[in-house]
Amino acid sequence: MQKLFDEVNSLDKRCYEKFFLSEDLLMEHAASSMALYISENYLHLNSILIVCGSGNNGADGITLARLLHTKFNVKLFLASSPKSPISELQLKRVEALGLEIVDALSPADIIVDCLFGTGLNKPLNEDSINIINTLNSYDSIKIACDIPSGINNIGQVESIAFEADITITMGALKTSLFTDLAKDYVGEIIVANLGVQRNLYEVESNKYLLEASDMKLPFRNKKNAHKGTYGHLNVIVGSKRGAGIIASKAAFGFGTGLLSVISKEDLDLPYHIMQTDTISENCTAIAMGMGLGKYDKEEIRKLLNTDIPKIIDADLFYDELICEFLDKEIVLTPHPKEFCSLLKLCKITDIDVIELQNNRFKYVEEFSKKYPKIVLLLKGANVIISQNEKLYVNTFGSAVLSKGGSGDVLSGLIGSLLAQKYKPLDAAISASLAHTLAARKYSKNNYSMIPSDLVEEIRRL
Ligand SMILES: NC(=O)C1=CN([C@@H]2O[C@H](COP(=O)(O)OP(=O)(O)OC[C@H]3O[C@@H](n4cnc5c(N)ncnc54)[C@H](O)[C@@H]3O)[C@@H](O)[C@H]2O)[C@@H](O)CC1
Ligand SMILES: Nc1ncnc2c1ncn2[C@@H]1O[C@H](COP(=O)(O)OP(=O)(O)O)[C@@H](O)[C@H]1O
Ligand SMILES: [K+]
Repeated sequence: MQKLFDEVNSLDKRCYEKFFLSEDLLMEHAASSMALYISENYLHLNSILIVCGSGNNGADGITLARLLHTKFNVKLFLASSPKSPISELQLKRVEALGLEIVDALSPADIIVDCLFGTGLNKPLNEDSINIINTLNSYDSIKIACDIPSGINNIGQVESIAFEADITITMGALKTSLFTDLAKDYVGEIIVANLGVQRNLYEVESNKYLLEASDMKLPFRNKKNAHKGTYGHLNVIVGSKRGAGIIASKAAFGFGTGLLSVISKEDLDLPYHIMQTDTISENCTAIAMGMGLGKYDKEEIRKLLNTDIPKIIDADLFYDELICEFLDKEIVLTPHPKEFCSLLKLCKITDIDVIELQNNRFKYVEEFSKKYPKIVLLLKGANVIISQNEKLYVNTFGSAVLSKGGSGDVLSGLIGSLLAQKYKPLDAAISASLAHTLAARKYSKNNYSMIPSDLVEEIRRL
């Protein structure tokens, strides 16, 4: 996993003090890293349009123009004149070299967006919106310097943002690049070296970006084993029974040794899935909430009261009953609407989904602070998993998962790993990665996947 930072100004300052590097040197390294990436990947192309704002993001762009002008036909566009001393100095340097500064935007093979970086602190004005709209309309390779202009430092997009194919971000990964709202704009994210190794530039962080290598699949490493070695998951199937059945099929394919569904109705299940009406004696995990519909509150309370590891989803986020159990180490997997209900029930705040999506990290952090034992998995384009003020982001998901039943598959996967004795946080992380990485492997197209296809892909991981 890689560290995420809410802000990097303090890391830049630390570089000046600890490593005796100046702003000028850091900027030279920032621009050199971009120049190197562009030269290594696009030397076969000819023209580059670099669009610069008045701050240091713009200064990075002016520096880049100087570094690339011998290799490419560089068109430097200044959306506004430099305001900081370092950007004035960078402009003086390119003027001394006689570089052309163009006074209108025109298409180029590559566009580099250096309008605004981490300093964006107010809504874009009409001129900036027009520039970004024009750039977005060009059929070019689009590279954002540090962060696509229009995304603010908490990852919100108020009006519009530059639609990057690649974001070259300076020094370290910023949390703002990983909100759901930013996902359509950031493209591939690359970290530029600022002249000090990344591990020296970075400090401690309690936020992490998950990588594929963080997924721990439930491989069997014992030879002398039997079905009981790998746990017994109980899935509570409610009146909307499809949800529990989808979860059960996913869970069985993800390694639980035994699986029983608990249901009042007689279900037509595959023969390897057992059905019972009470919790199994050797049950090692419970998955509940998916498609629960109408239920007997006392029965559910009794189940919630057991010490068996649990994953809770869906309908239970609308019942205040859940608040009685938030001091336990259980996994909760709400989607945004369910999380809003949960936040209200546990008296943290009364907000709508738009407010939540605008501030996903903030509300996850508030919830985790109040309930440090809970493993919270907030679904979305980028999944956030949090426990005890540590937070992990999974960005591997895609709209291929935007289908009824995808979340039920995830509940089954988490239940399966809990049954196999994974710690709740590890179960949530590995199951979420398996869910999203398997969805990426579905190769037909990005709209037709159904839950059973996803389960097939998970079984092939
Ligand atoms: N400080 C350092 O050591 C380094 C800084 N670097 C670059 O510096 C950037 C940050 O530079 P700045 O702090 O100068 O900020 P920006 O370059 O992001 O620019 C913000 C400037 O525009 C103004 N502004 C903000 N929102 C606006 C809006 N909506 N409309 C019009 N004007 C607006 C601000 O008042 C500020 O002057 C980073 O993103 C990165 O690209 C890199 O060169 C690496 C080293
Ligand atoms: N655009 C998307 N990008 C990434 N993941 C997505 C996207 N849309 C949905 N998902 C994932 O699909 C799942 C949907 O779950 P949920 O909303 O509970 O659906 P259901 O209850 O029908 O199963 C979640 O894991 C969510 O993160
Ligand atoms: K930018």
